[in-house]
Order: sequence, then C-alpha cells, then structure tokens
Amino acid sequence: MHQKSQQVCFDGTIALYTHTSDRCHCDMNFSIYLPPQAQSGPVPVLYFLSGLTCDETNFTTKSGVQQFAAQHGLAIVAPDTSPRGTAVPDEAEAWDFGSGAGFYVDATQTPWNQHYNMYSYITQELPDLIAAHFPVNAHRQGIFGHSMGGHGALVCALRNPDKFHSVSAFAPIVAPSQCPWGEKAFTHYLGHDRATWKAYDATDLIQQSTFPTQILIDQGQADNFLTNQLKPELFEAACQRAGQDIDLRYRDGYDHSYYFIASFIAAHIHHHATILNT
Ligand SMILES: N[C@@H](CCC(=O)N[C@@H](CS)C(=O)NCC(=O)O)C(=O)O
Repeated sequence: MHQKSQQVCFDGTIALYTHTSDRCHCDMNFSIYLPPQAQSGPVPVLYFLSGLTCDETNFTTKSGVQQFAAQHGLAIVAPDTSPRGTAVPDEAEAWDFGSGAGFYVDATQTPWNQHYNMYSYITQELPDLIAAHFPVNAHRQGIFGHSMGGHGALVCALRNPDKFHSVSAFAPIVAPSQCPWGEKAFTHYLGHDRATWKAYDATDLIQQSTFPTQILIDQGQADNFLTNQLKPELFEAACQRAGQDIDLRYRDGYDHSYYFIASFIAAHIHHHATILNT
C-alpha cells in the first residue's frame, strides 16, 4: 500500500492511497479521512460509494463531509468506482459502463470477470485492508453512496447486515434490473439470465430480508435521472410491503449533482453517527 498524499483537514487528515487488489487484479485507489478522535483510539468507519464517472476524489473534494465526520468522530473511506489500468478491459466511448462504472458487482462474464469484482472488493478486501492499517473499529461500520454508489451501498448493506450497521443513499439507483443503466451494466457483467441479477437489486433484496436500522434516502426532485433511472418509489413500495423502516426525503429544486449531496451531507453523517456511536 502506498500513500500518494496527505493533508490536514478539520484537525484530522485526508489521504489518498493506492494498493494492489487481490480481488480486482490491479492497483486500486481510495481516499480516507481520519477525524481528530482517531489520534486517541479506534473510530467507527463509514464507506462512501460514488456514482458513474467518479473516482476516489469526487466525494472527498466536493461533499464537504470532513467537517461533519470530524464533529462526530467518524472515519470516511471513499474507494474508486471501478478497476482501472491498461490491462483492465473498458469501453472507452461509454461513460455508463466499464471504467468509472463497476456497479459494485462481481462480474461473471468475460472479459469483465477477471477484474470487475467490486462487490467482494467493497464488502471484504477493502474493509480488511482498512482495519489492518488504520485506527478504525471494524465492528462499527456503515455504508452510503450516490446514484450507482447508492445502489452499491444498499446492496452491500442488505446482503451484509452483520458487517454494515447503518446505510443511506443520495439519489440511488434502487432497482437496477428495471432501468437502462442497470440493464446495460448487468447484461455485460452478469449475463442475460435475470435471475442472477436479483442478488444485486435492492428492490428485490428488501423483499427477502429487511435491514435492522432505518434506511435514509435523499432524492432531488429536479434530478434529470429521477424518472427513467432512479425510480425511488419502487424501493419505497417494496420497503412498505416488507415492513422496512425507510425515510425517503424528496428535495424540491435539487438536481443530481454534488451540490445536492453537499446540501444534505450533515444529515446523513448524523444518521450514521447516531447508529454507529451507540
Ligand atoms: N456524464 C453524465 C453525468 C454523469 C453524472 O451525473 N455522474 C454523477 C454520478 S451518477 C457524478 O457524480 N458525476 C461526477 C461529479 O459531479 O463530480 C452526463 O453527462 O449526463
């Protein structure tokens, strides 16, 4: 593991790292914010999964999360959104598939299956690496994300409630099997058999088992992707059928951007801190 940069921020540190991933068979990048409380002992850790076209720096530089992570004493880890590198297959002309669009699945189809193993990277390899090298309490982990990363956060949490105790999302893709972004990605990564998609679809998963703590979702009503890609109403209805506690907040006038995320990041950090710090 190699540290590429480190800077002081709100009396903690924000750093960028690269490491060789066993699961993705390439070098992977992540950022980690350690709050000031980490100087005197392990702190809870919150994973943030970004959306299409992003890398490990979008959330770190645009959301303003550090101020609130410092207040509540949470470490924040933001990984890249896909494997990358000259040996990693990509579709250079597509921004919604390949590099920057790993969709947080373990691909089963060639040529994607060798490197595009983001699900097991996020749920196993990365938390193990973070726990081994940083002052975090691996028994107090949460996860959240934006858009494709909101989908990733919901799936990772719903499938691993023993590992992730809190979950929230900004403008998540809640039903990837029922939207163009998800159908394109899943067809290539997972193949044409839609039965295999269910393990990566939050709206399917919530009908099998609920999550022990409330799911918080913020969604801008001026988001260009709301009606044809994100469809939060599908997840909300499935949660109601399953008896899942969900707080879906529609935000008048907000779009899909990091300005929207920055506007509501404080409430998301508070949500996670309330669960992880008790
Ligand atoms: N490239 C797309 C937009 C992609 C997009 O909105 N990506 C979101 C996540 S789904 C994002 O976070 N982009 C990076 C950024 O705003 O920093 C377009 O031109 O319509």
